[in-house]
Amino acid sequence: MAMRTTSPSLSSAASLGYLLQNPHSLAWFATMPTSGSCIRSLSRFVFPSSKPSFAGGIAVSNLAGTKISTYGHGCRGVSRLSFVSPAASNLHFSTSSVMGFELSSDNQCFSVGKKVRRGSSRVRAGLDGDDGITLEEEQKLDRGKNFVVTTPLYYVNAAPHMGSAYPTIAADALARFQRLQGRRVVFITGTDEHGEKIATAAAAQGREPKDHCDVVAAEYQSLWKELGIDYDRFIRTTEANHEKIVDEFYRRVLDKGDIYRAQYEGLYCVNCEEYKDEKELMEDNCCPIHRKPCAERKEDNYFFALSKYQQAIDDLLTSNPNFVRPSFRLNEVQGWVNDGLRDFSISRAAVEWGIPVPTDSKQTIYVWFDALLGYLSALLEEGKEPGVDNAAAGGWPASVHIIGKDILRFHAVYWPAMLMSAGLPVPAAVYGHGFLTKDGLKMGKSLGNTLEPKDLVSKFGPDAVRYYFLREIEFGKDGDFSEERFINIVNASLANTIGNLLNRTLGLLKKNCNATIAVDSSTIPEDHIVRKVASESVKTANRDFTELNFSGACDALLAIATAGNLYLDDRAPWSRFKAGGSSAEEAALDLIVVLEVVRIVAVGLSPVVPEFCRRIYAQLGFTEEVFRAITWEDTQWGGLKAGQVMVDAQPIFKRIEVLEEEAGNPPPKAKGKKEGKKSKQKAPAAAASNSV
Ligand SMILES: Nc1ncnc2c1ncn2[C@@H]1O[C@H](COP(=O)(O)OP(=O)(O)OP(=O)(O)O)[C@@H](O)[C@H]1O
Repeated sequence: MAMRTTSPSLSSAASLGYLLQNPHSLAWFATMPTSGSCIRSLSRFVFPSSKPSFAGGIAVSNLAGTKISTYGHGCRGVSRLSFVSPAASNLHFSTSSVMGFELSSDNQCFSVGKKVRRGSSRVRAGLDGDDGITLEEEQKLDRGKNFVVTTPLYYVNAAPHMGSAYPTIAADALARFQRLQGRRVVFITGTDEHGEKIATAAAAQGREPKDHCDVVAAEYQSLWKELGIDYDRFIRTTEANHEKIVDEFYRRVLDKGDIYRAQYEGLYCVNCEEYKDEKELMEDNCCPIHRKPCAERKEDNYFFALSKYQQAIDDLLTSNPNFVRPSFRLNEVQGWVNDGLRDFSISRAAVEWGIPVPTDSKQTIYVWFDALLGYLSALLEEGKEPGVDNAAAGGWPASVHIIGKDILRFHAVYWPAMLMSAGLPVPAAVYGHGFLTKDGLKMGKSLGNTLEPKDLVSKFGPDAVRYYFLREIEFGKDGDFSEERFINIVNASLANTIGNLLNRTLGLLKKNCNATIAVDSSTIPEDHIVRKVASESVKTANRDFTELNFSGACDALLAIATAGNLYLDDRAPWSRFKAGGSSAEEAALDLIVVLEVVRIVAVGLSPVVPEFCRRIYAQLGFTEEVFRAITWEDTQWGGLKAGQVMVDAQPIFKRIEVLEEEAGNPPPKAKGKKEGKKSKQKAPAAAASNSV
């Protein structure tokens, strides 16, 4: 690797560009000061992605504008970079053809290096986004590529709750969005089934551990079905293939010299299945997450030499600031790393319910050294011999692990080190989302303060649940559930802003235009106010979905529907129809504008509320097949064609009516909470606008 100097002031928010073409290697970056102010600018080049080789690179100029350094050429497999500037004379690259640069906001330092996505053939360059390729162009280049997204593998100590559903809904929305982008998505979820906590839970139910796991895993699968979770793989860590992969992985790490035996003494939280540092505990050695005292334990265990990976993990976080997301969680992870990484025990002597240590049948493998590998085993294609490499060939590395912030350390520190030890690439990103809380505490199985997703789904339907949690709680931050807010949000967005807009427009179309579109919606001029809003908002939604900002994406799409409502009210087509002649023709065009708006919203929101959007498409006169074949391209204006006949307006979302205490059914409630107002769903009046 090239020489590396570090600069304390590099800003990840600063200009960014990278040129890349390398299917195999991992990312690294070199950062250096610009030697005072000698660097004035970095110029950059954009290369067509279709070329098997590329030429060009970076030009660095000094304050007088004189070019002082250039990077010259590259071709498949071989490339070379030499800086000749005084600032960078110690840098010499001779690696395969991926490199990039990043300039700090104060221009005091820059980084060069390579950023790699496995299998990537993208070529990208840019500074301040001015001549870099756009997100849309980048997505076009990525079409057909693998996108592997995972949820946590849920611990089957108890049935799923709303907290377990939350990241799964988010992962499903992301998977659906990436499918719309044309990526080959592998969406992995599943259950983590070994360990002391499971054995205890099974015993408490009077069941054998495996029987207990079967029951709870089935509950997860059934809930995912109810929530419309369209996963590709459901991995259970008690599957024989997984156990073989864990065994082989362990031996690889052992062969690397990264496993040794030693005594460990410390404070253990059974609910976290983790030894804790005293400084992170609350009074009476209570775990801050589970609020239960940790127990003193002393064990003779096998250890993973995490400390050997101190520098590598540090480099990973420095070179790839997007590895941990959202960005504010990176500091937390860097804090742990800066405190010094300590080896951790990866076996248990006293736990029978686990995968045996390959070299010592008296010990079982620690749940985390087992469960994390579930992401890999899930990729093993049917009929393939179970093994680490065969599993990895199914699409490793993951594009993003979606996990709760409680398990960030395992995913952002332990897991990459384990993978490096076993000679495998690290995932592209780890996204640590926030907690659903109840009275400020994390809702969880161990605390028993959970909210029942099945109750919510059976009462309000999957779309309302999916929409509320993705739209209302900023992904990455904590959020409390409020039933009142739930009802207000889904009514306002799904029933009113979108549902009612479609309903009243279809009513007008039926009454005045024989339920038929007169001309292609593409004939609406590009500078039409509503068309412009749609075009801009779709771009925002695209960016937000890509960044897992589901709330932002929902808002952007809702803004299109709001523009449609305002336009309809402003234009009052019902009056124009009455006037007849050219006014009536204009009114017919107005309806096309609004229906096109609803169609675009349906495509864009389909990752979040797929059933709701399917119903919209059906009402717009499209077949089920057409809806199933939509892509993100269909968010572009122009999908409605002349002659298309709409079906009769039906409510696409039943407004939730809030009733007084004595009426209706009890609402789903957080356990231990007194019931508040009662609510039930009621079909809305057919068309809400009295002007129709
Ligand atoms: N209250 C919550 N809010 C958001 N996500 C949650 C919540 N509870 C669990 N999760 C998700 O589930 C993952 C952990 O799954 P696990 O099966 O350990 O659930 P748990 O309910 O947290 O269990 P326990 O209470 O026993 O710790 C978390 O990392 C997170 O992604």
